[in-house]
Parts: sequence; structure tokens; C-alpha cells
Amino acid sequence: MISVRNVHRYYGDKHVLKDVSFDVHPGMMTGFVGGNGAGKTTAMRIILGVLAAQSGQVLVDGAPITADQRAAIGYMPEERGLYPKMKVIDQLVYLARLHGLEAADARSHALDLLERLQLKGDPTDTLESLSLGNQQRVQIAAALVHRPAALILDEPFSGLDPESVDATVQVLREYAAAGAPVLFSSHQLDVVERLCDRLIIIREGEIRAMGTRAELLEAATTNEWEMETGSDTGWVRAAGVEVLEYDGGYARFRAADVAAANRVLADALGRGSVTVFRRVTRSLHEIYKEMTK
Ligand SMILES: Nc1ncnc2c1ncn2[C@@H]1O[C@H](COP(=O)(O)OP(=O)(O)OP(=O)(O)O)[C@@H](O)[C@H]1O
Repeated sequence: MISVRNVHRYYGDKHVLKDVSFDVHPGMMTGFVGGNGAGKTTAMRIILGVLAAQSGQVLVDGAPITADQRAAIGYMPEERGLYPKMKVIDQLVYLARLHGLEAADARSHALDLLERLQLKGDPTDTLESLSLGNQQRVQIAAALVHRPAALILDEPFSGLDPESVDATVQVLREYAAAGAPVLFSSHQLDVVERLCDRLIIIREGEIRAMGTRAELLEAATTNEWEMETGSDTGWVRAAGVEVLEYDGGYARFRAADVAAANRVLADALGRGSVTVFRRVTRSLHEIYKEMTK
């Protein structure tokens, strides 16, 4: 497990990471979400060691991360970083060889990745001759080609069409399933919600929430209920709950607990038909908006 602990980072006097702590669990896809400038790239670069924190630590299984462990992380930087004029296959083989893969293994693994990531183009094409979406696939392949022990990907899905997102996710999931921790950043909450096992929400350098999707939804559960009945709901005011909205057969109220809400339901059923009775829940989108506003 990769752990970031109490990290602070300043640029001049701008405090861009404020006591940031989170874990990236092995075998899981962790989505790192937040708006522009929230601090995602800075935090990722600190894990990689390409940027230093002013204080705090990066740990692997509880011990300070080593240079070898950092070198074994597959990283897709935001600014990308492959050679535009070099053939796709040549640079992937080169990168894999730098990490110690044998030439034949490097080549077959690179070709296999390009196929699974559905590169539309020839592996002998230069990077710059490919469309942006295809260049993106090559960048993802570059992060994976040396069979990394962990993956950190900065906005890996930006610029990919839905089909390519699915193909990429499939490949990343296989890595995670084999036990690697996978951290990826995104602005696109819908993509993150669909893909990741855990989420970390960051705003202005502060971690606002983290956990599985179910944990975040549970933590944001309200004590509000909605009810629609066949007749006027004016009586709810006297039912021992706080009425928030009332309009004919519709009422929204806050109850202290489930039992109090159920007493309202029983009362309503005694008075006639109930067509809707539900706890008001928030979507991940609403939670995200609230955490990042
Ligand atoms: N080299 C730098 N010098 C000064 N300020 C910087 C530098 N790099 C980043 N920052 C500032 O640090 C803050 C965090 O930036 P960072 O790139 O980590 O955010 P992000 O969440 O990755 O954003 P985005 O999604 O836009 O890439 C921003 O306010 C940014 O302007």
C-alpha cells in the first residue's frame, strides 16, 4: 500500500497541499478527483519523487518509499513526455529495456499492450503522426510497458472516446486485479464513479473526502424523507417531524431516525394511499459538488 502522510507543499508562499494524507490500496483502482489547481498533479509528483514535499512522508507498506520502489511505479505524467518523432514501438521497447526487460519480451509486451489498448495505427508510425487519442493510448502503454509494481496516471482518460476509455479501463483493471495499487486523476466524475473502487476528493490542497463509493454515499445520507400521497399531507406538521416542504399530497420532512419516519408512513397509510415514500439521498455528483464548491 502506498501512503501519503501529512504532506505540505508550498510554491513560494502559496500553500498548495495542506496536510494531505491518503492511501492507495493494492488491488484497487483509486480515483483522485478535484477541480483545476486542486493539487492532484502536485501530490502525484511527490509520490513519484519528481517533486519534494516541504514536510510529510510517502510510505510503502508503512516504511519510507525507496528509490527502487519509485522506479517501479508506472507513471503517465500530465505533460505526457514521449518523443514525437520516434516510432511508437521503438520508444516503448526502449522504455521497457531501461527497466530491465529483455528485447524480445519488451517488444512482444509492447505490441500486446498496443493491441489491447486498441491503437488505431501502425506500431512503426511516429508518435506525432497519430491522432491525439491514439497518442494518448501510446502514453498509457508507456506507463505499463515495464510491468510496473504500481501505477500513477495523471488524467489518463482525457481525450479518449468512450470505447477507448473502456479498453483502457480493462487493461488497468487487470493490473489492479494482479495486486498493483492504481491511482489516477480525473476531472470527469462520471468516469471516475464508473471505474474506481475508491475515491479521493481534493479541493484547494485539502482532502475533503475519501472512501469507497458506498462509504461516501453512506456518509452523505440525510435524514430527509419524501412522501407522495393520494390526499392532502397537511397533517404531517403535527406528526413530530420537521416539515421542509409541503404541497398538497407531497411532503418533504426531516425525521430524527428511521423509526420516526416510519411512524409518518404508518400514519399516511392509515389515511389513504401512499405512492412514494423514500429517503432523500445524494448522488456522488452532488456530494462532489458540495465538497469542491
Ligand atoms: N511550478 C509551479 N509553480 C507555482 N505554482 C504551481 C506550480 N505547479 C503548480 N502550481 C500551483 O499549485 C496548485 C496545484 O496545482 P496542480 O497542478 O497540482 O493541480 P491539479 O489538481 O493537478 O490541477 P489540474 O487538474 O488543472 O491539472 C495550483 O494552484 C497551481 O497553480
